[in-house]
Amino acid sequence: MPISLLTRAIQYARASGMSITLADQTKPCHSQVHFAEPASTQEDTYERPERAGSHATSAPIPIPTSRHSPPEVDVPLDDEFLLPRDWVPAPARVHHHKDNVTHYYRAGTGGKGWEALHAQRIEEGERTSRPISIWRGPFPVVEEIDHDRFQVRPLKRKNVPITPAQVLEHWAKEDEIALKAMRMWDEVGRLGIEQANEAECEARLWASGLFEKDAEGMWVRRDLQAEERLAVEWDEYKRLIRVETEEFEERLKEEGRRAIVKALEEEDRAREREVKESQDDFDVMEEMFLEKEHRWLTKRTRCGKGGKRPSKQWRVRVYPGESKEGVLRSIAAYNQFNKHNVDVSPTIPLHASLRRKLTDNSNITWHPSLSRSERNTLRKQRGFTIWFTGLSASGKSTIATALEQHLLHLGHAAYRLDGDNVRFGLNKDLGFDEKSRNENIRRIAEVAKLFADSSTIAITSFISPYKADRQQARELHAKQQSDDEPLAFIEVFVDLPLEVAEARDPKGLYKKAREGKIPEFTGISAPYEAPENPEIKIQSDKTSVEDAVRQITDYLEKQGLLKLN
Ligand SMILES: Nc1ncnc2c1ncn2[C@@H]1O[C@H](COP(=O)(O)OS(=O)(=O)O)[C@@H](OP(=O)(O)O)[C@H]1O
Ligand SMILES: Nc1ncnc2c1ncn2[C@@H]1O[C@H](COP(=O)(O)OP(=O)(O)O)[C@@H](O)[C@H]1O
Repeated sequence: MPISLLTRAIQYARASGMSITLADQTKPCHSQVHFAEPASTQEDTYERPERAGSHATSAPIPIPTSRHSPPEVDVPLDDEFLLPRDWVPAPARVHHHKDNVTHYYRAGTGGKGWEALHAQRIEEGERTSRPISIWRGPFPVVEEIDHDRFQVRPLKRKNVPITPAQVLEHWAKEDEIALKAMRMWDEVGRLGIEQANEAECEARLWASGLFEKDAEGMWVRRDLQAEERLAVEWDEYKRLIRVETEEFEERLKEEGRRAIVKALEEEDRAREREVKESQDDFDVMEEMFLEKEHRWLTKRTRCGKGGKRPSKQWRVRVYPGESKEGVLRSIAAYNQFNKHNVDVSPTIPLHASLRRKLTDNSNITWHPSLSRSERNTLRKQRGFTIWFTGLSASGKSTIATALEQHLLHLGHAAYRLDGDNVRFGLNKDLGFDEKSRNENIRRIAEVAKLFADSSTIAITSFISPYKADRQQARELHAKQQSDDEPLAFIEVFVDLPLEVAEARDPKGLYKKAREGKIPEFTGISAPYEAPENPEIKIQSDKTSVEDAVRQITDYLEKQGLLKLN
């Protein structure tokens, strides 16, 4: 610290009646100055814990009432002075490079997580390396904050003289940034954890200023008694629905069916026109149910065609205390920002049973369920599964892709399941340990069976290294329900010596596995149990892709699988 400043600080402190302890450390930049209020003005004090490596005094230190508390001495505004650490905790500043917004969010919301991590980082830093600088005032390091990215980098200490006016100005500015950063952290953190649309909805509720979170983290309208208001409103909605239904039945008696159908159709057409004009115009609140901590309010518009089903439904999260208007307003804002996020799946309409009674003149007849052979006949093809197995790089995907194309060209519905559409989607939660692979294959077998059951040729190309898993898949296909014929399951073993697969190594995975970079790699550090009696065996080092496809289609034809009986 420049001596001139130190002198000024000491002069200033003495003039203000403070006692001063100066702790010299090995490096000049570690000098620390601790200010203590005169005993008479001290109200709230605590024993400062000794920091490792610090020669600092353990004399009581005044606790500021808030982080903004100005020094309780009369300082002329243009006077230079140095800020004791306790007045400037500057929590936004210790942002460890490992921390990210999700960590902050997990540790608590509303800036709490961020404060907690901050405290932890200071504690860790002081324990493991050196005392955190007491001269970490905000002012000298303002350039260290990346305002746009809300990133606060570790501080570089720089001792500069500052005036109280500058400090106050800076605090105000910093507060704004910190608040913005906190909001961003919360929002982005939540985005990473919950569904984006929920985060957006919450963010908007929050930004509207009309809502706040209660002690349990629920959104409540500021001016409403949450549960009470909701219950009253809900009773009112229910009453309205009841009245409407009664009125409807009354009309039914009086006017007769045909007249009402006509009226309803007219009403629907009008509604449709209306809805087209304003997507946010809701008709009746239909149902509400409790789901964990929040409620889903389902609304629908009577915008279906011809008095049949309504075509749209809106489902929104409703928090206790929101009035109908509040909900509608949020939805309007929500729609405006994020139209595609609105759930538009159809549900049972309000007068579903009545409407059905009135409109059941269609010629659709329901059958409890189609049998497999009926489905095959209607789709003009038999469904079954072709199950490829083999080492990585043995050629499963290459041959399966060619086979799928060939079958499609021949006019058969075929669909390939492979890592691209399964391991990145349905099974993205699974790894490569034995249990995960078992589960991977179990799920794939179930999906393949569904495809086959829909009269499609399901083609799977997975290593499927365990015999038991493949056997389970086979049995699943053989399982019969009612009179359905079992689904054919054709196991295709793409056989290739490990050395050849390793030499091919199209993705460089074998090399990595040998270097120990990929654990439990099939053939290297995890087993591959070759099938003993596969329906088809292809030696892919001796068979071209075309011949492999031919070999498989010949088999299918011979078995009569490509045509119906
Ligand atoms: N440890 C380990 N062992 C084997 N394979 C690994 C591993 N880690 C990643 N990969 C890549 O994942 C592909 C194999 O996934 P599968 O779903 O077919 O595996 S399994 O059937 O569950 O065993 C496999 O793709 P293919 O080469 O197409 O078979 C590899 O690219
Ligand atoms: N006869 C063959 N059959 C299949 N693939 C072959 C053949 N000859 C060479 N290859 C090559 O071997 C590699 C096999 O990779 P891939 O089909 O992804 O295998 P897998 O899906 O079993 O991991 C590809 O690069 C492919 O071009």
